[in-house]
Amino acid sequence: MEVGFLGLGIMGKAMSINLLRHGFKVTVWNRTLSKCDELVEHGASIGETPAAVIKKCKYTIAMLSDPSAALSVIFDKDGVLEQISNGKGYIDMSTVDDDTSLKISEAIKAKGGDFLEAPVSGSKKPAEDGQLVILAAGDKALYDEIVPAFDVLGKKSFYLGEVGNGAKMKLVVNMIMGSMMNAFSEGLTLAERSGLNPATLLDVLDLGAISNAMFKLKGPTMLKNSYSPAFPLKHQQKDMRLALALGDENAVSMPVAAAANEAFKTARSLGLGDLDFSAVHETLKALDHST
Ligand SMILES: NC(=O)C1=CN([C@@H]2O[C@H](COP(=O)(O)OP(=O)(O)OC[C@H]3O[C@@H](n4cnc5c(N)ncnc54)[C@H](OP(=O)(O)O)[C@@H]3O)[C@@H](O)[C@H]2O)C=CC1
Ligand SMILES: O=CC(=O)O
Repeated sequence: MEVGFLGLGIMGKAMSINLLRHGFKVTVWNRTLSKCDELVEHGASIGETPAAVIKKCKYTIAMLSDPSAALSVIFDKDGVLEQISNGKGYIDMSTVDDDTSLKISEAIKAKGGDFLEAPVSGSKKPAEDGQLVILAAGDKALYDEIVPAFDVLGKKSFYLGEVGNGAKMKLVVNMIMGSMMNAFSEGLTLAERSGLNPATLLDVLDLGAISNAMFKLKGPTMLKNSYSPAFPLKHQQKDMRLALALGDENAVSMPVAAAANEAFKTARSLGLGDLDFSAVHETLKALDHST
């Protein structure tokens, strides 16, 4: 199967390498074109523009940072719309809001193409290992055709119906994740400042009802102040912002998520946006705690 791939950031690079490893022919494009070179070493071809990739491939996957990036590769010069046509499918796996996804869907369908949104849960390592959870919505026929690629990229795919449902599901999940990260960070700081060993807290948490993969993965690195980016903090803050907007639209009060968003915004203002989202832990440490 031949696929195009737009966006070779942390996730896109891991996902396209994974597809190549499993025998897919992949044509890649990235805004910073030099990032394609490493993929060529893995057997990929390069498309000079999003339009060139769409022209060459029946199916094209995108994994881009945010709504503005996702819209730009569609609507800008040399973008997807210039070549999308009947019989071609576009699968956007970026985390965006439902309005953005709907705009993309309408534009692609107006040109005769098929569209699927398919944001993912799971970070750099699950992307490398093909263990993502895929939250797809849109054209069911395209979903069925692209399942062989999803089977390589993920451990489970959900088909959630109409466009927007995948985006909304992803934002709900990441709103919970961002709130949990802040509670976890406060707990680690409280343990330390009140004279407990935070490493022992990790052991206690892991044996109880709130044991989870995120605490297990991030706890030890947070205790070492090590925040090498798997999921960049700026993207987690984008997801909190979009989830809070979804809460506004639906009149859902989300004070916990709003507080978590403030912490991520503070972290960004401290210059931590490109670090892992667990670097929100540093915002607590930055606060004066002298007594
Ligand atoms: N990292 C993670 O753990 C996870 C991330 N996600 C989501 O996946 C998406 C990608 O994340 P990730 O790979 O971590 O992000 P990165 O920041 O590593 O990569 C972002 C990608 O978007 C491209 N890009 C940014 N702005 C534009 C633009 N205006 N036009 C064209 N391309 C642009 C970048 O190109 P360039 O190289 O030129 O900057 C790069 O290829 C995000 O929506 C994120 O929320 C979802 C699940 C997990
Ligand atoms: O969006 C991030 C993730 O870990 O999932």
